[in-house]
Amino acid sequence: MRLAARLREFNVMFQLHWILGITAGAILVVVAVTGALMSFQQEILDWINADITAQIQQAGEPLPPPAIIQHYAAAHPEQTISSMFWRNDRPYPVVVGYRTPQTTGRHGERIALNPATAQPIGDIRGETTFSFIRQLHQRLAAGATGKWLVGVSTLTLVVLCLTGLYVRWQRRPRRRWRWLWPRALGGKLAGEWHAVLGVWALLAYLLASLTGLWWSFDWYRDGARALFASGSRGDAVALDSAHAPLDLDRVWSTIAPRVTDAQTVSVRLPRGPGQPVAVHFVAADAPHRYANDELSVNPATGALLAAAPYRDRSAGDKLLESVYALHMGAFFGLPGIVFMMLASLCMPVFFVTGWLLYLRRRRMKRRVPASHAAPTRSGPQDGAILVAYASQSGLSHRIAVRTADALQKGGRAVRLAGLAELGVACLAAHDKALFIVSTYGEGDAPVAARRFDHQLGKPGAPQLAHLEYVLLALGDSDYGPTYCAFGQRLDRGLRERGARTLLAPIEVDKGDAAALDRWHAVLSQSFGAALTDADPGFSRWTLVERQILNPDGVGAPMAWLRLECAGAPSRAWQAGDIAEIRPRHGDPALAAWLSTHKIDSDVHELRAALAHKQLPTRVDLCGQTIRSWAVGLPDLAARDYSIANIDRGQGVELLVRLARDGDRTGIASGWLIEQARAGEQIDMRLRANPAFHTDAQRVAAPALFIGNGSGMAGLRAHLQARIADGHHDNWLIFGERQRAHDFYFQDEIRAWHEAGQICHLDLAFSRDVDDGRYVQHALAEHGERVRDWMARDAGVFICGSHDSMAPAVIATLREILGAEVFETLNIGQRIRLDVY
Ligand SMILES: Cc1cc2nc3c(=O)[nH]c(=O)nc-3n(C[C@H](O)[C@H](O)[C@H](O)COP(=O)(O)O)c2cc1C
Repeated sequence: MRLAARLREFNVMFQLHWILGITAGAILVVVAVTGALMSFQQEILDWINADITAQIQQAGEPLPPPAIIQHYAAAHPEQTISSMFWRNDRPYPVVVGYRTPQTTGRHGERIALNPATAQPIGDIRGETTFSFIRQLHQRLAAGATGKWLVGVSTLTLVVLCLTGLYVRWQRRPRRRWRWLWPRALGGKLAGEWHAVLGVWALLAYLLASLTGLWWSFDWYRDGARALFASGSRGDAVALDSAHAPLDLDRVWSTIAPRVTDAQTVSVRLPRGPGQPVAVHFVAADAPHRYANDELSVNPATGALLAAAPYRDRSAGDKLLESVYALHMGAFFGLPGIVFMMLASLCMPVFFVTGWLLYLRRRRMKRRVPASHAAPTRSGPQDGAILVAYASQSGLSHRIAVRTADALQKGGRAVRLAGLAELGVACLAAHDKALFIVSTYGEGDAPVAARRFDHQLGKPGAPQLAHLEYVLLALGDSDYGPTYCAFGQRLDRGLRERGARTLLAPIEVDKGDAAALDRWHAVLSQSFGAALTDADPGFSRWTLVERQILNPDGVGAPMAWLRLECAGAPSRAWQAGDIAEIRPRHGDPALAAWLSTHKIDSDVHELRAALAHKQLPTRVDLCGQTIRSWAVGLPDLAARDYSIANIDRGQGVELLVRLARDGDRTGIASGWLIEQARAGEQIDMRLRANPAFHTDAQRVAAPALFIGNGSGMAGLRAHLQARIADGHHDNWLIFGERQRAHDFYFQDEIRAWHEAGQICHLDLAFSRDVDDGRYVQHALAEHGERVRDWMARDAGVFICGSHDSMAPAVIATLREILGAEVFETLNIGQRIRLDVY
């Protein structure tokens, strides 16, 4: 159960990370960018005010500070001077703070004076801009609310750092340097940059946020003081003389020798009786530019009341004194400031890449119209008709999407949902439902619907007397006793719970067009919904290339085919999707059948009509002409093939194994491999297969690919997609008969492996004397790694033979992970199948 708990923990961390990121991100961008702009505020101001500096230099020696105050005070008797700031390390105006009777607020007014003349120096360019930038940084220029928002966002940044680090650790790259450098430049690498820059910026963000909170929340500041202050420094110094008048010359004679070499000096004059003169200065040899020494001076006598040099303070006091320096990075000198600034400038990159990742996940998730949100668990929902599907290879899903669209266009409120995300209890929320389900395995529900299947069969399942439904069951009568078994079980379960069916379930054998027509008729008669837009029909594709991949192998020939769309560009597809091909009889087979039944084989039109039809063993025209009889024959069922590549404008690639029954070859595979010539037109359409897509929530999670034979097709498409997207946590376990003949796409796969784009490659060749293993054996050898990968949020993709491979692989996974964890992962659709 430890693994299951870790998986839950991961989900919580991940969700927290992206939800906080996309909500607080915009504020963090403002705060970070304004912070970066302030990193070199002083240098920028000096630069744009170079003329003022020159003016100061030309004016000669600076006056002593008391003289400046006296000059200024004499000229402005209505003002009370409250503070003075000057620099010794470079030519710079003296900044005098003063108050008038009209002044409100804590800080009063400020004026810049020429230190040599004590005359006002005029406006310092850029000061107002920087003051606004500071306002934005501290409070979004929006008063107390802004300050609170900045504070909360700063707290959020701490959580983002910690959850980001956790997610990165769980999905840690195998190679160390990849923590710190992305795998490639450009391309769709939002996730890679997000993660790598995150590691670089992490310390800076933690430092900036943990110190930034100092200005956001009183409780934080008080807490820090309680934790770190030594208590040896009292701020207030009690004075004997309550009403002592200020004697600037005496005060200055105490201060002057101590601050002659100081970089900067700030003097605060008493605002009321009983207060000392407070002096803060940064000594010439101070460890950083905000390491202030402090003096407290009696305003009347000039006696030194207290001196607190920075270097003599306790570590805790130094820390508290250095909060600003840490916040700015100045604590670590110039490199610290530069690092902090660059990290802050990266914040928009996180925001943008974070959103891109979020939108990508959403886009991938949105396989269905927007109104198909997950149903809630209570109360009928605005009369919405539920269209519920369970699909393993995408056909039921496609019919469900079209059905939902048709109902919506007919003005009905619709909720489209997979049984995977519906609990039985959700049915209470609807009084009308359409179920479109297929059967898999040996009469099982498709993997994603197994929990629903199980729930419905349990004695405590809720009553559904309010529910009316129609059911479309997809299956294949070749499976004999388990034909449409799940559809029938679902129908029984619903009826047993009191639900009423509006008509007997419609069974669709191998995608039978006549049964689907009946479904369309039901939709239009019972629900007023016409399927106006035609089912994406077959398009004409051209067979461009074909190659037998295992010419001398012991197994049946495996062909690689490339087809290009002959007409308008076909719809886009994604890794995991399926190509449906409408097969035809090869010319020799058709000629043989025609001659057996003594039908005139020279009529081209007739041959064309018969080529796509199921040819009966007996010909009984029942009075029809041979042509109308031929047209009425059922079509050959379309064949499904996993698409073996991603869409790069080079057409669709497939792997087709030649099927053999004694000395007869399969109709479709025989035609595709042995008879169709390059340039031949082939009817094909592409079908989305969501059950074998990458989970939109976990595109960047590691992926384990397991398959055999032509299952390489589905795995290869996924590998291509992931590698193109910069996701290299790929583990491929592939099995066939002989390494020398059956290692399909060997060059490509080896190159990926050598480039680190597949980090683990395990091969199993059952007919090789030095091997003799199957994929499940290769899997079993790496139990520890499997557990580790699953804990790192990995997804498993299994593609290939349903009979010989999938059950054994599933049993091995169950053994490695434990039945309970396996079920959790299975229900969570972390294990995805494309088996046939
Ligand atoms: C591995 C495998 C097992 C299947 N098992 C059954 C079965 O037991 N009974 C049945 O009626 N159809 C079975 N089928 C056929 C599917 O139900 C049929 O192809 C259906 O159209 C698939 O619909 P879907 O694409 O929505 O999953 C099976 C198909 C495959 C590939």
